[in-house]
Amino acid sequence: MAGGVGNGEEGWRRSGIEVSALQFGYEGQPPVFARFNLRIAPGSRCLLVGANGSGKTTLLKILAGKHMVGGRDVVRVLNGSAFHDTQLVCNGDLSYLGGSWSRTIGSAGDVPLQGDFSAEHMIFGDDLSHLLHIGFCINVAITFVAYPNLLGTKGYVVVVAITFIVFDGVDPVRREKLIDLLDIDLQWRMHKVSDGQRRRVQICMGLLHPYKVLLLDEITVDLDVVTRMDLLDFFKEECEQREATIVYATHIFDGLETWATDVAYIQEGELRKSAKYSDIEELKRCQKLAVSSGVMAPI
Ligand SMILES: Nc1ncnc2c1ncn2[C@@H]1O[C@H](COP(=O)(O)OP(=O)(O)OP(=O)(O)O)[C@@H](O)[C@H]1O
Repeated sequence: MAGGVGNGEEGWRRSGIEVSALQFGYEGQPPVFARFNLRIAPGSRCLLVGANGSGKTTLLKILAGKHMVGGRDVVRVLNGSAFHDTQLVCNGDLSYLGGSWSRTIGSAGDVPLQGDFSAEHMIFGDDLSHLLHIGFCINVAITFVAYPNLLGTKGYVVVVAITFIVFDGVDPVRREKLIDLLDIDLQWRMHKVSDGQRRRVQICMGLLHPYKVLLLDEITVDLDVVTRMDLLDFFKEECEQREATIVYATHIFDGLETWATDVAYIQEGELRKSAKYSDIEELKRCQKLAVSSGVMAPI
């Protein structure tokens, strides 16, 4: 799936996804992938399709660095090794959103999220960072009142924005946009919300950092139609504006007719077909295969 949005071979290597001769199997099980190859160009929105058990989740987890495979060159993401270069995940460049309600916490890995937390706590973090934000804003406000000409209005806004970002690494404008987009009530208690509401908080947390590669495993399945479409629009905007790359495994194709740029069809651990949405003939062949094997409705 080479090609894509404004990328030469060099740019592609820097920010795309490349899987070369991947071999992987779960302990004591036959291999899921025997010699699997895949290339996804930066800026792509790639649909990953295939029957139950074909290896989609396994592949996304491998791309997310959750399984160790071969050497450093087997799975390259953003010019790094997905498994070995842990900073890819830690700095938010590589984000994986899967089925389980968990949070990746440094070297502790995926920690299940349970207990009586508020949505606000999940999204904003602990009270201390909240208090630091408030304290800093009061300080800046006092400075602004005492020395109104020191920074000017624009300078004031810039300082507040930068400080928010430096304090917890999250852009407050992006966070507000996501809370609004996903229609999240910050007072929700996470042990008392519906599956769809819990999923919205999970998605919000996973998108707080402006990822470069986003791996989505059936995450829109619990969402109502309006939220799902809003989210798909948001993803499209992110790919077009920032050249982010999205790989989205799903069995639900409603509304994806014009969304995807690429489709990759996996069958029994092999890439049977891949096509660009602009390559109509190849795409039709790819879809035909997926439709004929019952994993995909005609799109
Ligand atoms: N933790 C595990 N241990 C052992 N085998 C596993 C494990 N997870 C998945 N498998 C096996 O690996 C194969 C691929 O599973 P995977 O979950 O990647 O498929 P999938 O395409 O995501 O399926 P679905 O569409 O149902 O989500 C299956 O045969 C499955 O039984």
